[in-house]
Formats: sequence, structure tokens, C-alpha cells
Amino acid sequence: MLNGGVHKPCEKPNRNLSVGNKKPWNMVVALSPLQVIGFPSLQLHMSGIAMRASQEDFENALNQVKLLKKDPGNEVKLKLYALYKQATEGPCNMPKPGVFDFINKAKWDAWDALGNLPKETARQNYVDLVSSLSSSSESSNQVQPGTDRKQQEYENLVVTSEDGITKITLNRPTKKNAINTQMYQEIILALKAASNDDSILTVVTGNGDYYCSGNDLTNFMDIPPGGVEEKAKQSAVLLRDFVGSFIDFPKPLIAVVNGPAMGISVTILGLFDAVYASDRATFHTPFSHLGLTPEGCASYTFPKIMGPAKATEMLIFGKKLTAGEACAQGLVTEVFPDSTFQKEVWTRLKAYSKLPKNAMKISKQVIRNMEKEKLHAVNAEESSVLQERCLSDECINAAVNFLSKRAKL
Ligand SMILES: CCCCCCCCCCC/C=C/C(=O)SCCNC(=O)CCNC(=O)[C@H](O)C(C)(C)COP(=O)(O)OP(=O)(O)OC[C@H]1O[C@@H](n2cnc3c(N)ncnc32)[C@H](O)[C@@H]1OP(=O)(O)O
Repeated sequence: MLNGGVHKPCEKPNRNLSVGNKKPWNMVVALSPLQVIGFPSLQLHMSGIAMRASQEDFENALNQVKLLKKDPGNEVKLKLYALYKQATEGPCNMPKPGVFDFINKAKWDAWDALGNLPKETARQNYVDLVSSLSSSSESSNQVQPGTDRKQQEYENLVVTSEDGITKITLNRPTKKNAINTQMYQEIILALKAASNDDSILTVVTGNGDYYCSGNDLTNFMDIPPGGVEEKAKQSAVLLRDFVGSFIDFPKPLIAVVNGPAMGISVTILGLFDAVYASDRATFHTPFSHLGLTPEGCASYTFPKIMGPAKATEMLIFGKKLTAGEACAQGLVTEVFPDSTFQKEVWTRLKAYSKLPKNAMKISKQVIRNMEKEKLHAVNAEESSVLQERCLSDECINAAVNFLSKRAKL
């Protein structure tokens, strides 16, 4: 594909399916009261409870609360805890902790004080409380193109907007931008914000030498009280939401693949509208090696993009592709020499961002909308299969193997 460093569009461009860092208060303060209280927002988000009208507001509130910049204090945190428990489990059903178990006693008291408050009311009160806490920082969410303003602050992402382009940078370079649980949530939020901002194009890229090393293998280590089955269920819900936010993204979405890409960061490329890669990038989906199966809709998009035989090599046999190979197979739009990658790609993207905004957005929707239903069905099926795979010996052994090797270093 690359001749003496001169780049050119790939020979097989048949992508016929397009298909900062200030930390949030609840994550940073070591041994903060919140941490001691065991803030349960993520678990709730993934528990599949409350699928009624206010579910979306409630989930948004759960996400919002993690992004509050100021610690609201113990009293409010206890209130949030109590409302969360009431909203998800109903009236307090735990045995009363002993008097010297101060923290659990405070939690129990707060929950018990809600008496028989209906779940729906508790949910609504939770949403209202979070809304009152976050209202002061709300106004910073809308980004004007051309101002290079930093958007919402995230723990694992840097999101900026300039020249009509919102750029979402995966920002865990010391971990090769592996996607941990919080980062999945943050990407979902960043995509939601980008779909509502004034930008014309949205770009995903990586900070450091990697684009992304895929799912953070330590994600599976943090087992909730419900045990490994509950963990697998939570993971499947999170995965489905994450991939769903790419399927539904309404504007042109571009990946600027600055280095090696692995696992889920590769599979979701089939849901992007263009993929520009440095010639240093590689594309690797070692699912079988990890006892896993494809996600990101790749079981559908990859055979469509590159044909079933090539898709099999990647998704089943774990063959790692160079950027040139990925381009020849239609997964990548164009490859650039690493030395000029950033300059050339951003010049190109800035030119594209000057094209009529609505025409581009509507074109994307025309190209994609017919596939959406199918993609959501594929996503649901892949997530459900992975829920089982996460519990297999093959998968657990592979994760333990990775983590134990790392521990020896
Ligand atoms: C609620 C639960 C949430 C679950 C979410 C549900 C989603 C389910 C999705 C399941 C499907 C799986 C999708 C995938 O993405 S499969 C691919 C997974 N990725 C890997 O297997 C890569 C593992 N990493 C490596 O092989 C190497 O680290 C790598 C080749 C990437 C780089 O090697 P190198 O030698 O150059 O560098 P190091 O190994 O020293 O890495 C530097 C540090 O980064 C850490 N690291 C890198 N990648 C990961 C990773 N994927 N997970 C966790 N940690 C990672 C590495 O450990 C080093 O850390 P330390 O410096 O602390 O040792």
C-alpha cells in the first residue's frame, strides 16, 4: 500500500457498510467518604432495573453524578445513596448494622428513613437532587466550533472542539489507552455531547504511542456483591450501551488511528464513517486467544467490509493486520506515513469540516439508517454471547495469565 513513504488511497475502498484533566470528585479523593460509602451509580446503571419512562433520566443522573467537580458533602452523599437504594430495591431490607459500624449504620439510617417511599418517587428525587447539584456546571457543555474549548472534563478522555471538529482523545497513554469501565461510560457521554454540540465532524484518536489496546483486562477483576454472574451481566449491558452509542451517532465519525489498535477499538471501526491510519498502526483482534468472541458489530460489519474469509482470519484466528493490509481490505480509508500523519490528516479534516454541515449529516444518516436496526440486533446478540464467554475457563485463564505476567514485571 505504501510506496517509499508516499501514501495513496487504498486499492479496495469498498467499505460498503458504513455501517484535562481534573478528576471527578467521586473518583479522586482517596478514602473519600463517598468511596467509603461505596457509591453505587455504575452498578445501578447496569442492573437493567427500572426500564420505565424515567429510566433514561435516571441513568443520565447516575452518569452526571460521577462528573461533579465538587464533593457535595457527606449529608448529600448519604441522601443520594439512600435514594439510589430505595429506587432500585425499595424499602430498606438490610439488617441494622452494629453501633460501632459507623459508616454502614449511617447508610442504613439514611435508607431506612425513606420508609415506604415508592421506587418511582425515589428515582425522581434522585434525578432532581443530581440536577440541582450539577446545574452550576451545566452551561459549559455546549461547545462552539473554532474556539478550541475544552468540553466536559473527563478522567480518561480529553475532548476539545476546534474548527467545527470535536476531537475525543483516549487518554490513558501509560496503559496504552486500554478502556476501563469508567472510560466506557465517558466515551458514551462524550459521544452524546458531540452529537448535540455545534461541531460538524467528530474524531476519535489516541494519546501516546497506541491508539488503544482494547478492553482493560482488569475490568473483570472488580467483582460486585452479586458475584461473577452479576459482573458478566453488567459487562454485557455496558458493552451494548457503548457499541449502541456508535451505531446511533448522527454525524460523520472519523477514527484517526495514531498507533496500534486492539480488540474492541478495532471492531468498532466498522461503525465509523472514515478511518485514517498512521503506517505505524496495526489492527489486532485476538478474541480466540482470550477465550472471547467478536463484539462492536464486527461479526456483521467485517464480513461485509472485507469478505467472510478475511474477516475469519482477523476475528477467529486473531491475525494482526498492518495498516496497509487493513486498508487493502477496506477497514481503513487511507494510510499516511507516521512522520506526516497528524499534519496531513488534520489538514484534510479541516477542509472536510468546511463542507455544508447538514448535507454531510443527512448523507450519513441516509447511508446508515437502513442498517441501524440490524446493527442493534447484532450488538445485542454479540453482547449476550460475550456475557457467557466472560465466565468461561478459557477467558478467565487468559485474563489471569495476562495479569500474572504483568505482576512479575
Ligand atoms: C463492568 C465491566 C466492564 C467490562 C466492559 C465490558 C466490555 C467487554 C468487552 C470484552 C471483549 C474484549 C475486547 C477486547 O478489547 S480484547 C483485547 C484486549 N486487549 C489485550 O489483550 C491487550 C493486552 N495488552 C497487551 O497485550 C500489551 O500490554 C500490549 C501489546 C498492548 C502492549 O505491550 P507493551 O509490552 O508495549 O506494553 P506493556 O504490556 O508494558 O503495557 C504498558 C502498561 O499498559 C497495560 N495494559 C496494556 N494493555 C492493557 C489492557 N488491555 N488491559 C489492561 N492493562 C493494559 C499493561 O499492563 C502495562 O501496565 P503496567 O505498566 O501497570 O504493568
